[in-house]
Amino acid sequence: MSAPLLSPEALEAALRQIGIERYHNLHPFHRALHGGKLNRVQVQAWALNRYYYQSRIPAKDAYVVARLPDPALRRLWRSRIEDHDGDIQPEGAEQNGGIARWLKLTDGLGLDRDYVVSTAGILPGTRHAVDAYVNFVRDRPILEAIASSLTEMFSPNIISERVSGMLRHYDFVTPETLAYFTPRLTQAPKDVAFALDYVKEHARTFEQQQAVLDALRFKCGVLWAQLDALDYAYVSPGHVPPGAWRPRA
Ligand SMILES: O=C(O)c1cc(C(=O)O)c2c(n1)C(=O)C(=O)c1cc(C(=O)O)[nH]c1-2
Repeated sequence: MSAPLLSPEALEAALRQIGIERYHNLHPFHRALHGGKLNRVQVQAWALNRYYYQSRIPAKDAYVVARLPDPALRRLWRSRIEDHDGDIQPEGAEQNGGIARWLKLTDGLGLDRDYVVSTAGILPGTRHAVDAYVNFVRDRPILEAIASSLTEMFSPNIISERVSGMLRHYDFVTPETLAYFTPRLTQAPKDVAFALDYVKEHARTFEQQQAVLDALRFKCGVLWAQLDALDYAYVSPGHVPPGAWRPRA
């Protein structure tokens, strides 16, 4: 027997429940990061690997834009690319997007910028998880591609917790190096407002609703897998894969 069609409100509640059960705020690596339990090397490893996620988000969003059927929808989604890639700046002026702000974090942690941008030292688990997200958005129906962004419903809470926890616990972290996160507190709700409305309006059949819920579960897995990889390599048991970043002795 198949379950009944959900009302838009019940669909939203089911999506939120997935966040309660599966979002990466629950992962032990994040708990340790925010609770001051990591050393500087482990925080560096997190920032280095997460750069890959940051750097691929605009490509992921470009696939969404390419697949949206009308200019009004594309205009709305396009702002996400600008949030991360920044605007065109006059010669010599500082870049202003999320990727540039993430590089301030890796600079502040003492990582070499060219090395970070090369992504040569990231973990295979990071690369596979992030690439799986980009490919999912490229290949799956647009409804599922949009639904997979809805982890952002849960990110303002974790970002507030992360920023206050890291500033409290780590003397090598400053408000300037964590500046990446401040605009996310307003950008994420803006992004979610549109994506959630879209999903509630377009998931009209039982199968579509289940696909939307599965897309969000998939994305929670993408985030979770990145932290599993970090935990295994840099916390316990500490097996750094061949070719991945190791701190200088
Ligand atoms: O710091 C975080 O925990 C966190 C989580 C997420 C998320 O839930 O996917 C995003 C971000 N940050 C973020 O900064 C960001 O730009 C972003 C874009 C997206 C997306 O799927 O389009 N998620 C996230």
